[in-house]
Amino acid sequence: MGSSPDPIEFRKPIPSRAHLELSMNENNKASYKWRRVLLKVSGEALAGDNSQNIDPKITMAIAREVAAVTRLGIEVALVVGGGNIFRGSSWAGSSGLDRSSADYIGMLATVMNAIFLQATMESIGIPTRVQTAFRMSEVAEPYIRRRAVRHLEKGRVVIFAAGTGNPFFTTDTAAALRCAEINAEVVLKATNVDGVYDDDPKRNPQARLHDTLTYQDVTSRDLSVMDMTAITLCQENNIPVVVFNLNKPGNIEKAIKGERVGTLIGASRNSTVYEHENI
Ligand SMILES: Nc1ncnc2c1ncn2[C@@H]1O[C@H](COP(=O)(O)OP(=O)(O)O)[C@@H](O)[C@H]1O
Ligand SMILES: O=c1ccn([C@@H]2O[C@H](COP(=O)(O)OP(=O)(O)O)[C@@H](O)[C@H]2O)c(=O)[nH]1
Repeated sequence: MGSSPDPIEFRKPIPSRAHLELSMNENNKASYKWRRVLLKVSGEALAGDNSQNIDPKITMAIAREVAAVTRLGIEVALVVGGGNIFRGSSWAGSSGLDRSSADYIGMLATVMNAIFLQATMESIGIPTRVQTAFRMSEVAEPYIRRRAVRHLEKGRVVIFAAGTGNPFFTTDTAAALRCAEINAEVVLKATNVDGVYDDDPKRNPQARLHDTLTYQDVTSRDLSVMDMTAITLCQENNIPVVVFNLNKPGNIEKAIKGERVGTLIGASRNSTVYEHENI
């Protein structure tokens, strides 16, 4: 896997949520926009400069920012993609590989990313559980909704892997689905661009970044934010989506705290979704 990654700096374990709550009295209770978030990390975002499938500097940067917000009592669940390793749609049809088989390989790719992220998070003291959409109980828990919620309530990070467990879907759809199932309040889609533009910023330097969009804008103008199934699931369940650039230091923390970053889809910046206080 290329040059060995920088030695991972070990830091003292994160204080448990219980210790944290003991140390926060009523009047200094922090108030953040979200109580429980679903952070979607795409596979290609994990590849960083693409010199190898996964860039340990990226996974460590994600782990550190997630650690900072779990300390505040915000519950963080992740869905991780697999496009840095294998994307079913690009392989289907080649050398006799049918789409379903290609998709299962893609889902297994997401499990590899999840185990890497779990190891990185636990190396800096963040208690983390991986739950897979189909059983691989030697390496992860099966997805059990109530167990996932209990892990979050205990201050653990939960990483959902293997997408929805079904071919012909994407991890963006898995992110919308898991967000609805665990009653998280928002899907935070971490990508390699600053948000949603009115044109492809790589092709058109004049492309303009949208601050907010409605679901209708995304579906009617076919803006490539997430696949139609995913954005429709968010729309039907009134789940806001924030699309932001995870490569900018501090953006993950900002997004999870509900601060202004990237493009917000489906709720105005000052809607009740953005105003209600953390518990
Ligand atoms: N149904 C399951 N299948 C496979 N592994 C599991 C299952 N439930 C828990 N585990 C694993 O067993 C270990 C202990 O579970 P844990 O979540 O710490 O239990 P508790 O919530 O009681 O502390 C963890 O590594 C967890 O991932
Ligand atoms: O519910 C799912 C989620 C993912 N995949 C497969 O897993 C691959 C990797 O997921 P995705 O492309 O969503 O990852 P990302 O684009 O976020 O890196 C996809 O291309 C699909 O082939 C799937 O079949 N069903």
